[in-house]
Amino acid sequence: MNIFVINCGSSSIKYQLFRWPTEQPVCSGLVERIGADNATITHKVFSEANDPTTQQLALALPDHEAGLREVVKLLTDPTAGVLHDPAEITVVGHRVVHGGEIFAATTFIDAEVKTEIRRLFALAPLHNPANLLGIEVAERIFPQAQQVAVFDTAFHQTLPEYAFRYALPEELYTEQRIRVYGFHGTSHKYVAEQATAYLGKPDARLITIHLGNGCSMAAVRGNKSLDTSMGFGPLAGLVMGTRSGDIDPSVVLHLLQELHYSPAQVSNLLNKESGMLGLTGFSDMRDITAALNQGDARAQLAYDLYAYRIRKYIGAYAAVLNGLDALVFTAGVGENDALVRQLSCQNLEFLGVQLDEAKNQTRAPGLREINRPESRVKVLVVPTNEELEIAQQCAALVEG
Ligand SMILES: Nc1ncnc2c1ncn2[C@@H]1O[C@H](COP(=O)(O)OP(=O)(O)O)[C@@H](O)[C@H]1O
Ligand SMILES: CC(=O)OP(=O)(O)O
Ligand SMILES: [Mg+2]
Repeated sequence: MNIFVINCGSSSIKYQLFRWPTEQPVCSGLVERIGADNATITHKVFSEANDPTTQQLALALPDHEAGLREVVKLLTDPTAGVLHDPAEITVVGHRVVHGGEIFAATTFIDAEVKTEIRRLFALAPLHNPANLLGIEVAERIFPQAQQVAVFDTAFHQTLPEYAFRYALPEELYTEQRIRVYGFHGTSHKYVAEQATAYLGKPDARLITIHLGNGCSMAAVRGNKSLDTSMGFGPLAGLVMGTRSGDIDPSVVLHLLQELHYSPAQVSNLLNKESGMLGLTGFSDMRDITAALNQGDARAQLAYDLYAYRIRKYIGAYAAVLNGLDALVFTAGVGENDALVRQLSCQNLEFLGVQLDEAKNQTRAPGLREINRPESRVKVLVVPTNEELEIAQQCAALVEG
């Protein structure tokens, strides 16, 4: 069986093809700047014997359908391709960010499921519209395949009610479903399971820290999510690339009532112009590191603010978990940025967290431990693999 996993963003498509049941990754790639005339496709083919080969294409891609059709050409190329026919793809697994309260598990996609995903657009405006678009394009390109949705929210459906409810009038929950949902669940689940297995402690108390463009943390015990920093939508909690994270709601009221922002302008401000971009002018952590290295004071403040927010949540979640076995850093920033990890672990000795500065600076593939030997709490870097986790969930569903 071939499982093709798609993570469709507003202007990008990440994809990976797996052979099943070996779980062998066959190829992966990234389509960027869809809609612009300088789009790129970076396509990587894996082989058991050799290093992966990478191909880069620069072309104009008017829309997601054009992008995915180019990817299919690469997959089925007579010489460098990995398939003879797109019909060899039997399952397409889609990352869908918001599943609301309806989807607590991986689901076959039908018209009703698509209607629900559309109903949730307003709650995840950066994500769900692109996710649905990816589904509709994939249905046209792979009409014979089973389309499956894996929801970011699903892993957090184990939150206790006192953690997922807001202190608002009850009918806003019972009638409008306003509550904490939580996101990046596929990643939190994957790295928590890796860390729990590594620790050899089935009931391990973990704080998983996913730092990508979007950032979130989860308090996890025995591979169950007990709390998480994102909320109703993927805007709450940590400071992110372009999103503010936690903010007093009275700021929103002030923007609307006193500064006469429209709701759309507030949404744009908090989702696309805030976070690290708002603080420094850059959303990509590598650009902020470069600015920091040139002595930029704004970059220094942004790093301090970003890490301070993480430390506050570590304190909160250690209390939620009544103790702590490991901190788990993951995703683009969490896996690569030693300074973020160092600042995030500062002044946590009272919790038993002792980072090893030298180990923190080293780079190595796979799960690694970066705490001092005497540290009561392990500090782990665990590379996430949302695509593999999605493929595993698709296989489990298809195989019943
Ligand atoms: N070597 C690195 N050092 C610091 N940050 C990095 C490095 N590589 C990637 N990143 C950061 O990771 C972030 C993207 O993470 P990723 O998990 O790919 O996010 P997403 O899946 O949300 O697109 C970017 O802010 C990028 O700067
Ligand atoms: C939910 C979310 O924030 O996802 P991403 O990090 O991919 O933007
Ligand atoms: Mg991501």
